[in-house]
Amino acid sequence: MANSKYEYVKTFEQPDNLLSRTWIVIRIDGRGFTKLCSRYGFEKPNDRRAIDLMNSAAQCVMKDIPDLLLAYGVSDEFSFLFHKDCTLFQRRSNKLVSTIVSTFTGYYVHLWTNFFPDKPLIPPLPSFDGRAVLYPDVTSLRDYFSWRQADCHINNLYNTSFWSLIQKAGLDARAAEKRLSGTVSKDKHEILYAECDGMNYNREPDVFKKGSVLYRSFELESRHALLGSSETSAPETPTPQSKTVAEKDRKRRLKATVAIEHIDIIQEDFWNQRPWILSGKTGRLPDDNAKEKS
Ligand SMILES: Nc1nc2c(ncn2[C@@H]2O[C@H](COP(=O)(O)OP(=O)(O)OP(=O)(O)O)[C@@H](O)[C@H]2O)c(=O)[nH]1
Ligand SMILES: [Mg+2]
Repeated sequence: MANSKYEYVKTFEQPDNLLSRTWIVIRIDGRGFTKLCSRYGFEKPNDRRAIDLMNSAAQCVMKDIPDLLLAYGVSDEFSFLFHKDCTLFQRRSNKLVSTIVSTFTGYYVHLWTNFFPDKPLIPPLPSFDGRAVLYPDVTSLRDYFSWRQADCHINNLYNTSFWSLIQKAGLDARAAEKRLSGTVSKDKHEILYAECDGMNYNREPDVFKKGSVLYRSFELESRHALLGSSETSAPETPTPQSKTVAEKDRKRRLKATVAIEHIDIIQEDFWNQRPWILSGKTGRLPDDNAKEKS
């Protein structure tokens, strides 16, 4: 078909492919959630229903987009990870970010009534912004997730202390803020114990203290030692895959259970015990390979 005289406007579109061989993190964040949380009366400082809703929406995103390796969420934000060799949408930034944001928002709204059956959603509806950030190596990528989890810990300790001073010690917001001003972590632990009915911060639920990490478990936790790798980095050269192998990999990813855990991702253990996350492998075992050949 002949081009129309208007076709030239396409040349105004700029390429936005993300740099190859770099890890892609897409972080989304709730827009105006301070207001939304008070409009729907979320419990302070943490509302378990709100957290479970965020986690369920993220789990659906992971299930819909098999290329995703991991997601980490806290408060009104979620970070989604793509492998450095991922070629989804030719790594076009706008397409990746808008797909994650809209898929997440769609599920968040869709699942709302499961978690807040007595609070129907009315406009303005929840919305999320998103950005893509690239990390050149596993060290900076791990530092990114450590940064988010350290932030979760710092904010949660502050918020727990602040709201406990109000709810348990009877201070008003100004007095609570003043009481906490200039305090370090150890002081907050002491304030909680001495001034807030003997609260022990360490006994607070991990979901509040550590946030939530989602990854494909491939039903392999008990067998992962068979993969024979404790490396946290991917091999330098990507292994070329035949179409059928790639398709099987995709199916395996789609079928895999997406686990939700509230554990430390700053230390080595999390990554060492789940080498398939950063290797991008689906955890195929030697006997599976044999089956494929026969
Ligand atoms: N009460 C309550 N508030 C929460 C909970 N989770 C997140 N929030 C609130 O959500 C807000 C998230 O922070 P921000 O993303 O910086 O604030 P925001 O209002 O969303 O602003 P923008 O992201 O800039 O649009 C904070 O005010 C949190 O207190 C929760 O479980 N309970
Ligand atoms: Mg926000």
